[in-house]
Amino acid sequence: MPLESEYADDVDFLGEDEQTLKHILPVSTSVFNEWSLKVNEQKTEFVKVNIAGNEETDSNGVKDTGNEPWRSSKLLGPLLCSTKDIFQHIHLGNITFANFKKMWLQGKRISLCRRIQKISSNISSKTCLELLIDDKLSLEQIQHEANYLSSLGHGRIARVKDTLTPQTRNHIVNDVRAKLANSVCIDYQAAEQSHQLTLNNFSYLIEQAQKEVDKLVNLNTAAKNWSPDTPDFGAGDSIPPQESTPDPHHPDTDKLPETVCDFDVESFDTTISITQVLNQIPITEHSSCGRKVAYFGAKGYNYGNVNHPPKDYPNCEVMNQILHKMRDVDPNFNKDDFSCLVTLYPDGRATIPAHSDDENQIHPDSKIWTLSFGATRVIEFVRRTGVLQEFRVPLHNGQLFSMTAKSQSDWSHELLYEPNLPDPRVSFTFRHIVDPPAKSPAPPMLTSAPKPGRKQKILFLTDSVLYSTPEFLFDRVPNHRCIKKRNYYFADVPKFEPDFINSQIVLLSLGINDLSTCSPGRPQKSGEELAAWVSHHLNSYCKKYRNTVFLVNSILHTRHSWLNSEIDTYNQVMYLFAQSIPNLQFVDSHTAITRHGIARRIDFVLDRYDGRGTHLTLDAKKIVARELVAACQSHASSSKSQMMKMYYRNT
Ligand SMILES: O=C(O)CCC(=O)C(=O)O
Ligand SMILES: [Fe+2]
Repeated sequence: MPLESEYADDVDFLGEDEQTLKHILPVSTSVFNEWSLKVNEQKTEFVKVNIAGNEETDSNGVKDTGNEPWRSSKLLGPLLCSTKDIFQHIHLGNITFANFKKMWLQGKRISLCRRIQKISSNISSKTCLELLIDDKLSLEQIQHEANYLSSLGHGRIARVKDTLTPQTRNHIVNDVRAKLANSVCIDYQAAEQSHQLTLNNFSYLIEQAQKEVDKLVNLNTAAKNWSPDTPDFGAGDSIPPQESTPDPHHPDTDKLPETVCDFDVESFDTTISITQVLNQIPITEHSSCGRKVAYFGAKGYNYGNVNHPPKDYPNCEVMNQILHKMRDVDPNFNKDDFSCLVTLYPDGRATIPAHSDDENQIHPDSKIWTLSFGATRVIEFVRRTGVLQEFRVPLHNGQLFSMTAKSQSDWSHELLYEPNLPDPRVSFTFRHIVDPPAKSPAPPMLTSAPKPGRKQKILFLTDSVLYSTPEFLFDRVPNHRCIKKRNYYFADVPKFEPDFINSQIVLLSLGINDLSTCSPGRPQKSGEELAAWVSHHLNSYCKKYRNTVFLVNSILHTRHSWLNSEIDTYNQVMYLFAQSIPNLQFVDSHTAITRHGIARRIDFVLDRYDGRGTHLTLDAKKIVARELVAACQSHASSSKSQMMKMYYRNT
């Protein structure tokens, strides 16, 4: 039997009384024995899994709910039975099966000796990880271990290690041979036979496992979609109904709340064509994301770094007709108060990213009117606070819609990217502009401690994959604000250390560059090397900044299978490593994408081919962002930081 199967089994037995379970242990040991599976009885744990009632408290009077003893069990982990846990296990199971398939089912041309070496290197890296967690290895030793591991077989990595002298190399190779000879008793014939036996049984096992996974996925979907009217559940069952989320792929204008916009107030009933618009209105100013703009109005308008000075409306037929119509629609409309931003989107690649028009120069009661000409484009609204809601609305030629003032404080809007749309669109956006309130003199500098109500900081370090994630999404985390900073390599994370001390959450979303690129001074790392390096640093950061929670995002797949296998190794090791540190969490956005059903494989949601990198589609980015926000939300609760404090007090 291949070594990885010997080590790949964890079995849970569930029962209502401990005695029965205690009987099962020796029976299962002997049954498993017949299948050549060894049960380690010493490592077997009996855990009572329960959800404490609201009134239950421990001996110190602290409420048990949420702190039940099983939640801190090392083997079961705090996530037992949660959807997240199930999917994390499915994910790890899939990785193991994929490795097994590659190595043992399809890897006929890989010699048996090489397969055993590969497994041995995995075991060795696990040992290395255990030493690391206990802080027994210095960085140099880890580096040595990583070099040693890579010399086992990764030709690609070995190439990078030019710095090794032939003597050192020979020494390592001999060392490896000696270790292999000592630790693995290679009886090739017996190995070959048991391998064959396993192959025969394994297809069946995979099939069964897949069925189980499918069942879980269906169950999970059913639970998510459950509503009180669903007849399948018996009376008395009390799964809480979920707030329904609209299908983002289908514009759902019926449900768009009136507080957001009066959609299609008027079909503009005009004969104006986009060609006339383009001929008569000079839209010449370059703006961001491929847009061009022109601004008209009696008062200037500033947003972000953009500054539009006052400018007379053009006296042309198109503009006059539009102004006339606007007066018909809104009796309060006049061109002295209302300004007009004309925006040209030359094709579907030009967009306007998620934003709200909430500058203090816009009258607090002003509606924002938008009139569209040319290609139909889709505008998406996302609720900024509370439960996530999104609506997509198509904006057709000649349509006028208005957004209420309230829509700007509660929602963001964005014109979606449509790379295959060749046609232009022009929008006329009217806002009631007022003089901005006079600035009050600066308050005296605060020298004392920050006010108690002050928001806590989420430091979000990201490479380009998620850099466009709007910071305001993190407004959902109560009393926190997000500061996003760009960083391409894990090796550069120490530069941001001064920020850790005053951040309650540090969110790290990087790593692909460390695995995929090799530039001067930045040797390309294998998944194992990167995981060893990152875990070593995070281990010390987590101990040094005990009040800070570190969240590490998984690295997403690319289109390159060799890189994906390094990514899998990194993700696997980091997932396991994070289990052992209370203020470290591995956020598995990789699984979130597949779980969400928009793609069964991550490379289906890569936006465009770009070397070795990952460029996600907008939908996939949103799912990942949501996962990160949810992880921050769960850590913002005080019970978690309480647990962290207790953990460090006891260690
Ligand atoms: O072009 C559009 O329809 C939207 C423009 C917009 O949101 C803006 O100018 O703030
Ligand atoms: Fe806008």
